[in-house]
Amino acid sequence: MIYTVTLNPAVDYVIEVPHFKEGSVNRTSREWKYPGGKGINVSRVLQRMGAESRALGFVGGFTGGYIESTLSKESITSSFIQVEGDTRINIKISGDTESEINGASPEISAENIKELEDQLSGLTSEDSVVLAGSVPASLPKTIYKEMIHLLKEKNITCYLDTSGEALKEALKAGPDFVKPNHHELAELYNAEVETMEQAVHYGSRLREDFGVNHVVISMAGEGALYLHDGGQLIAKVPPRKPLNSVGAGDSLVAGFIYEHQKQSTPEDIISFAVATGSATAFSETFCTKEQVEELLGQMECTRL
Ligand SMILES: Nc1ncnc2c1ncn2[C@@H]1O[C@H](COP(=O)(O)OP(=O)(O)O)[C@@H](O)[C@H]1O
Ligand SMILES: O=P(O)(O)OC[C@H]1O[C@](O)(COP(=O)(O)O)[C@@H](O)[C@@H]1O
Repeated sequence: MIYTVTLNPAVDYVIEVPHFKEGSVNRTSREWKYPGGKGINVSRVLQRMGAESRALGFVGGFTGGYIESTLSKESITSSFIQVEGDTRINIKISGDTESEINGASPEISAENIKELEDQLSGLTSEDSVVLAGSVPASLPKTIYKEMIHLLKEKNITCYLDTSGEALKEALKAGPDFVKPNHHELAELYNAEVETMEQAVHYGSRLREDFGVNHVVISMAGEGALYLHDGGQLIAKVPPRKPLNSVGAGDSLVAGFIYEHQKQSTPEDIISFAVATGSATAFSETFCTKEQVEELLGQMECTRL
């Protein structure tokens, strides 16, 4: 079974505000609300691909209730731990440019963490775990590192997607997969990563420095770079105007896991992953399997 862990879920409130003006009364022309947070998005996209997963993490209040009931309506199983405060609301403004305001997490208690550790300690080497998203302020930035150490002791495959200090720490535990976007990679090495050449350079350093088998550097409209034992691949789709790129990175992660678990070739894995990310970027909300399959036919995959 694939388990996704979202320590900091959110209700995503995505609003279209043409010509958004700071300091004025603005009105939305269209809006969407859906359950969010990186692991939850991975579970939702896996479900669209026809793959089962179980969503874990912390939820609370009316927003937490909305997330649980929406996942249940979508037939996604979850075992969330209830916390005292309300799950955050993240606002995504799509106007002439895209802006995001991500809320703060409710407090997570020591008992809450113990419950999650108990859930993870019941997993076996047949399972895999996706650790994704930011770490709530009340938890140590080393939490993913500690979880990966525990999971690796049992030979459980760990997929990681986080940023900043939590990423830096978690890498020390040697996850099997990591997907920074090029900004996150730049922050990790305190360097500029804007071109594919720079991504190859720092992505290769990441593999060597932390011994991660599967490194994907996502480059938004430029697709993604996949660095693995067998070589280096770049996959991208022909340029098109994105409609809403919220969740595109998480969709890429879901597409990667879906194809990786089928033990497909590296070319097929990264092509499917990028097609999934881009299909979400070209949709108003999240991609469907049909949209992914359509984009797969247009994919350009190059070996370096
Ligand atoms: N403008 C775009 N055009 C086509 N695909 C996109 C676009 N933006 C994002 N994507 C797809 O989503 C993936 C992840 O996007 P990216 O912005 O790099 O990550 P994140 O959402 O994590 O910041 C890209 O590798 C690509 O497949
Ligand atoms: O935990 P963080 O880093 O605040 O990110 C959470 C936000 O990112 C998302 O998971 C989307 O991430 P991506 O656009 O990178 O795929 C939203 O659903 C959520 O609001």
